Amino acid sequence: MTEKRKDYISWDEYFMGVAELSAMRSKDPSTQVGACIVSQDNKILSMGYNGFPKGCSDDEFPWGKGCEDPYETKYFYSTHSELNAILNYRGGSLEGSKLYVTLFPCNECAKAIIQCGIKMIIYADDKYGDTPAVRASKRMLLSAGVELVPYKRTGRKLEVIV
Ligand SMILES: Nc1ccn([C@H]2C[C@H](O)[C@@H](COP(=O)(O)O)O2)c(=O)n1
Ligand SMILES: [Zn+2]
Repeated sequence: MTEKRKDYISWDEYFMGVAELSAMRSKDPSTQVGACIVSQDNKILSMGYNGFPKGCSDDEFPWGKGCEDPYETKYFYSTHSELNAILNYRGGSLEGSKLYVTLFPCNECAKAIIQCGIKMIIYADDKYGDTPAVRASKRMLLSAGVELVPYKRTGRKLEVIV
């Protein structure tokens, strides 16, 4: 009997891979973030990446971060990948779902994550973990009973030729 392939990717590699691929759509020159929301039975429900809202041109709004005037920085305009993934969802409810994200969510996204019923966050990076925004995020998420799981990279290189 012919046996099944053995080197297929795991569920975690699959969903984090989709989040990484989504991040590649971001136009942010410094940090690209991707998110993938998955049901309890491992169906992909939604995806997102950081960028400006519909109608706000990638070529006209500012991508800078160092400018003294916040009006001229990206922070006032970019929607985070996690919020985009939540807002992109066209089904009924996200209650009980899992979020795969390439960077730990901020406090604003944490509020949306809690309120839409996501119960587990699998995150690949936490480079802003010491900032008040991420500390506040963790405070809220833990208080709301959301499970926080650091993603363990397997080191497998996934190559896609498009
Ligand atoms: N969990 C996160 C954290 C950040 N983002 C977005 C917001 C910005 O577009 C960018 C961060 O830029 P930086 O301050 O590193 O230049 O990443 C996100 O979507 N999700
Ligand atoms: Zn955020």
